[in-house]
Amino acid sequence: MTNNNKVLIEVRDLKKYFAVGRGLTLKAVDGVSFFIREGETLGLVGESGCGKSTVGRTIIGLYQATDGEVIFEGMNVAQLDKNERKNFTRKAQMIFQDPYASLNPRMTVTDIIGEGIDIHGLYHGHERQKRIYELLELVGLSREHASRFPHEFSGGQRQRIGVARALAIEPEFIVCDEPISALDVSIQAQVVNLLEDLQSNLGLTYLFIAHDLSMVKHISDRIAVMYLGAIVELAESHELYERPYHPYTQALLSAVPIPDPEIEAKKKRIILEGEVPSPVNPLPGCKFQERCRFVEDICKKEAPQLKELRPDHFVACHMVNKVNNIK
Ligand SMILES: Nc1ncnc2c1ncn2[C@@H]1O[C@H](COP(=O)(O)OP(=O)(O)OP(=O)(O)O)[C@@H](O)[C@H]1O
Repeated sequence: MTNNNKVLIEVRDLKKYFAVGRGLTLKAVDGVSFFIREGETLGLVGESGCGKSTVGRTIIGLYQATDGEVIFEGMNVAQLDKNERKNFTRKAQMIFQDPYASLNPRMTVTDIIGEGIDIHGLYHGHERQKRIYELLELVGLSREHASRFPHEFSGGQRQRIGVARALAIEPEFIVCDEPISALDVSIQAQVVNLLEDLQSNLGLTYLFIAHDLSMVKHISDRIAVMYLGAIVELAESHELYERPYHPYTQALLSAVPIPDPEIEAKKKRIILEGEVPSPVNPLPGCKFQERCRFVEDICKKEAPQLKELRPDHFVACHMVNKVNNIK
């Protein structure tokens, strides 16, 4: 959570297309814009395949953007010189979804955490080992774990190693790419709590990616809902839960279980038919049209832009008034 208004990272009309053979183009990210303030968590939510990971990977430079800009601490990342780029790769890190696949099974915990320290020449010899012990303790593990291999740990512990690896090079910004979805429900809250504690102690800024809204509610200050390569709604977390305007957000929210069984039983669930369509040659107009109950001609012709419906609450839907009975 943040009281700071300074923007750390801004993404402007970001596009990432992949050539997928036979002259076809897959538009994984197709014009995404947002900013994240220092110390803030922006949740990025949407069904599998809507482009969330591609956004995360492109903004930290694992993929080269097809178009658009990433501005970090006021500087356009595409225009950084060699030294500035190295500095950026240290400041912007990623925690991956699968703690089983993302750790090299042949490396000890010390080697895994030490890799980034060595690349960036941050600590050497005794200081390096001391730093690794400190990092293990910071993420709730202990120095006895340093000489072990990934297979000796549970899923939750492996994710803690992934967090320590990201923290090793003292980042300011971390893309958390579904960091809890591969974990048991009982472990998920522990990892979220750890990420929150680290954020408040170290002043970190997060882009927190998840595929359903129940996971991001607690941790996010604001939430962006993504569908087929584009953001359809963006608002403060509590505002989005109280007043979802886009029919897609409404459907996602209706699927979030409510702890009270009486309220849960009365809740109207909006069933989304089908899956996210292929991002190869999407239809012109609104990307949500194939699954929307409110489609009219304009939705098939023009792509809706994000508009501010209430203060800091943005929605991209031509039919937003009809959907919400707004006169
Ligand atoms: N390297 C790649 N080459 C070609 N297509 C890709 C590549 N990476 C992702 N895609 C495609 O881009 C689209 C968006 O994928 P992405 O992984 O970003 O979605 P996601 O929302 O993160 O999904 P998930 O929750 O399943 O990780 C998908 O259609 C995917 O198949």
